[in-house]
Amino acid sequence: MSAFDTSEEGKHDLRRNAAARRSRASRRAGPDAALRLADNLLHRDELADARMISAYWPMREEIDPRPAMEALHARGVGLCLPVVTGPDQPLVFRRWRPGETLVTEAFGTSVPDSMAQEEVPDILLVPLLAFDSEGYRLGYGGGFYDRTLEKLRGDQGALAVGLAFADQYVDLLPRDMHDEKLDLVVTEQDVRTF
Ligand SMILES: Nc1nc2c(c(=O)[nH]1)N(C=O)[C@@H](CNc1ccc(C(=O)N[C@@H](CCC(=O)O)C(=O)O)cc1)CN2
Ligand SMILES: Nc1ncnc2c1ncn2[C@@H]1O[C@H](COP(=O)(O)OP(=O)(O)OP(=O)(O)O)[C@@H](O)[C@H]1O
Repeated sequence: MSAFDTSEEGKHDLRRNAAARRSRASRRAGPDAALRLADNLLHRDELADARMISAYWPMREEIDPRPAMEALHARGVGLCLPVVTGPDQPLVFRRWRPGETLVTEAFGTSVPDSMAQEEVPDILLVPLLAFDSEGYRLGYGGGFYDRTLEKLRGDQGALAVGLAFADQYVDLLPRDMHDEKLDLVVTEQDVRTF
């Protein structure tokens, strides 16, 4: 498939391959990957003035952001988690503190209950299947982060930080006009800026 094959069949194969790669990457990275990720993330200057950070509750074999979330909470940074409200909608984010219970929603994700305060993050920690040399990402195909980043960047210049295992890197992903670039990707090994 060419890098510019953005057909749904092409993307379906790409997602399947990327999920298999991520699975291998997760096993290779070992049990302390989430701690190394947290260490690489927490040192970044870009986070110094963060007020409200959106994270995610890991599903499938996504790298686990929870040690980083605990440390951010301990620093006094507010945390929120993404909630899908409809197929063509941007994500909304609801407040979450370590220890608070979550509910399972239709997509298999765990989200704060509907009473939790809605928040607007200034930094988004973004899960992904694969990322490329220019900061483009492949997700599960809902377009949720693209729609969300388009909105938040327009409103107040939010920063998008992809979290991944280092081996989720690929040279070039197909992209279409909706795709929003990540500002940086942090892995258990290193940090790349775009
Ligand atoms: N941990 C986590 N939470 C998250 C996301 C995420 O990627 N990771 N999301 C990021 O957006 C949102 C949930 N989005 C999702 C979108 C699609 C599927 C899903 O299961 N898709 C099917 C079919 C895909 C297709 O149409 O080809 C699949 O993957 O089998 C799951 C979650 C919000 N919360
Ligand atoms: N800003 C947008 N406005 C309208 N449609 C969009 C927008 N962004 C993405 N889409 C549509 O959403 C669909 C899925 O996009 P894409 O394949 O880039 O998802 P993804 O980034 O892999 O998924 P996710 O962000 O949910 O993890 C595509 O059909 C795309 O055209």
